[in-house]
Amino acid sequence: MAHEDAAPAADPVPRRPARAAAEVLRSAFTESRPAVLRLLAWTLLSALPALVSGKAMALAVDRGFLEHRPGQATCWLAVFATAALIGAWATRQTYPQLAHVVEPMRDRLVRRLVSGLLHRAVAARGRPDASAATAVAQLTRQVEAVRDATAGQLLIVSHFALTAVAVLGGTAMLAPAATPLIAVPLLLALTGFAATTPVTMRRQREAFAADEDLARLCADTLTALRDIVTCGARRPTEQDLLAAVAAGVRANRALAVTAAVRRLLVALGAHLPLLLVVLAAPALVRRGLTPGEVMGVLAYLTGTLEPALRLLVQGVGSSWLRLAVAAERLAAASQPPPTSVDAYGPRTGVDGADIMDGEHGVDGNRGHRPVDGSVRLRGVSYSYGAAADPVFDALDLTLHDGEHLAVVGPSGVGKSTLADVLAGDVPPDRGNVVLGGAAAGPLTARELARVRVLLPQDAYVFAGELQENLRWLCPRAPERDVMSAVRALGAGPLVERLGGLEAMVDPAALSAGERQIIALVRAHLSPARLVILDEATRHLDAQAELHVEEAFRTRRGTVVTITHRPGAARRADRVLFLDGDRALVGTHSELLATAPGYRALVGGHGGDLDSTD
Ligand SMILES: Nc1ncnc2c1ncn2[C@@H]1O[C@H](COP(=O)(O)OP(=O)(O)OP(=O)(O)O)[C@@H](O)[C@H]1O
Repeated sequence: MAHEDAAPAADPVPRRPARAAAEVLRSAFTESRPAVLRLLAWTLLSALPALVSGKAMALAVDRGFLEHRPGQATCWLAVFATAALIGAWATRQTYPQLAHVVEPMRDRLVRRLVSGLLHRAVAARGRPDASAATAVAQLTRQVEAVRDATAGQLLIVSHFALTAVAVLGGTAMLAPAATPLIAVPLLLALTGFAATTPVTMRRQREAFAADEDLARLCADTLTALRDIVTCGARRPTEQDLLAAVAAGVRANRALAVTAAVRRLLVALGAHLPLLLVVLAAPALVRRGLTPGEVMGVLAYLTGTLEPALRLLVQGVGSSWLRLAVAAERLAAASQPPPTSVDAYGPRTGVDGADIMDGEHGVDGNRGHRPVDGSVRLRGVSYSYGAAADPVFDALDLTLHDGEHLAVVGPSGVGKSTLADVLAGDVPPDRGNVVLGGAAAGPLTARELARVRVLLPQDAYVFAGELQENLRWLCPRAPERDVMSAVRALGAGPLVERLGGLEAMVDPAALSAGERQIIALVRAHLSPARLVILDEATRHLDAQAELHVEEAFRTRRGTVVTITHRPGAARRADRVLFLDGDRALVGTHSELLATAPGYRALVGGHGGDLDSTD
């Protein structure tokens, strides 16, 4: 294979990779400008040996070796060695600066990527699923590739540019007459290298595509081998395969030709100046150049320019397409969906802290602000797709501020979907959702966050201080409020075990129940008057669950508890029973008396449901 560049062949090949890669580099330069400037400064110093090498060599030869003064020669060589040491130290300093350029770039890319994927998930009205998580994991690997390739490109290109300037500048000072002998071939080689880049990338893409086509055809042929033999289609199949192989050979041969031309150009840029200087040496000496100065120019060429040029070609060749391919894919994945299909319209404040800050002004649902924790659903229907059966249809529900509703029903009946609709996160296909007297539709994310809090079964706890986690929905809550919520939820022992409110929390070190407790304290502290608990106490024991129920019962506002535990249903003011065909609302006793499905669901506990389970 003649692949000059080494991108993974299994990946589909992007159409505008160069533009995407240029965009990544541009953002790295513009958004980390101070670090870029420091990087350039250190790279400049690292080019010192390149600048000094020729001159030191010239002086060592002319004033040392040719005058039989080895001490003098050694001194000049020592000057060069010192410059080399300084250059090596400066090169070492470039790496931290490089990290300051590429690491923030990586973070920005990951943020854009995750935000793009989340926006897509929201626009598709689906809840994040495992495939989204896999996509994030795969694309995060692409981000790592972009970071590494960007770092490589920055180092190689800046090192080469400064080395070339140092060599040309050094030669101009040492032997002005020799400068055109170096500058002209070098310039021609670089121009030719740049000019052949688009065609190389095109041929590289064609070679990738041909490889992919061949691999696909081979896989299809193997899968359908029995049918091919049975139908007597061996000959045409063989011809198809041979045609695909021939196309691959053609594409790779074309790429090899381009690669050979580019290598020739590089060889010319690196070796032609050497040849020209050697051939012109007698004439240069006749025009007054000393032998040491000729040696100095040769030192510039062999010791500095040629290795830098080789590094440039290898580095640019091996990582540019990889950067381009990965950058193009990331650009596509980071795009928000072209048009929002969210019937609720655009939501602002995706960032949690921003949404939750109670001091922000209200900027949506003009004139109608939610005033309490009441809920009104009228004729609400929702299905996961045009052809899918509705999860619920024409649902009516009224909850007064301060009421406690339990939602029960068999697994998969739609309880969590209802929670999403109730929370205003998912717009219904038909009907109205009114929260605290205001239509949920026009509420911004920030306004919604002040109206309701929805706790799912898997509680979200982030690495950070415990108090940051607890105050997430109410950043300005005074410590006494935080502690009173902690006590109300029975979270005192947990807070103590973790080392107090300032302790750092490692989510992985917490049990699922402990994470739920932290999320419940957070919900308790939030300003929202409507709390929706979607199996949010599932990992707690019966005693802890009672504690939680009591804490939310005494808190101002409405509570909707989605639960599989009949005990929780019995203790609620009313129960919404979803059984697939219909939704029934009533007290626990009413439903026991009138709904056989409800009786069957809680049947294991008979009519006496004193237990929590
Ligand atoms: N993102 C989705 N895309 C398509 N269908 C979905 C999606 N999420 C849920 N469903 C389907 O919608 C129906 C209701 O799911 P939902 O999770 O709301 O039920 P549930 O009553 O909460 O179930 P459980 O008690 O097991 O949590 C189920 O048939 C489920 O398969």
